[in-house]
Amino acid sequence: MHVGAHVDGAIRAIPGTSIRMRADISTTLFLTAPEDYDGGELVVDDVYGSHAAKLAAGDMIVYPATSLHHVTPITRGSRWSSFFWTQSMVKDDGRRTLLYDLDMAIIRTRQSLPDDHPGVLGLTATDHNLLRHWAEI
Ligand SMILES: O=C(O)CCC(=O)C(=O)O
Ligand SMILES: [Fe+2]
Repeated sequence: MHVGAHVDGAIRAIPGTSIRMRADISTTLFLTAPEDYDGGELVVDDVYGSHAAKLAAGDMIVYPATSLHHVTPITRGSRWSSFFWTQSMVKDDGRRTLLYDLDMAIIRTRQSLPDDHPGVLGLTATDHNLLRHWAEI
């Protein structure tokens, strides 16, 4: 068994409901110990190249649903996994990355400057105002 290269469908129906969602983020939760099967690596292509994941049972990988990905053939044993999708309030991968980087910079800055420092206030205001522009709720 293998899963050929694909990008996950953009719109998904939630079974048993009339709700549809946009898939922004893909997740694979590995359920089988890696030593119990051969092959079965999840290979995700992103802007930094191709990354293969074969994680311990109970670990999961989260990656942009826009990524091309595949699962290599399983040549021994069986591989169980749970995969699911998440809709983000910020649908664009690049914008999510900018917000994450800004949040991390704010956390680092607040370790050495007080919350009422004009620099911290400005960064925090910009963080919220970018989110206000980009979030869809
Ligand atoms: O099993 C996996 O790791 C991923 C499966 C997958 O890509 C899919 O079902 O869309
Ligand atoms: Fe997929």
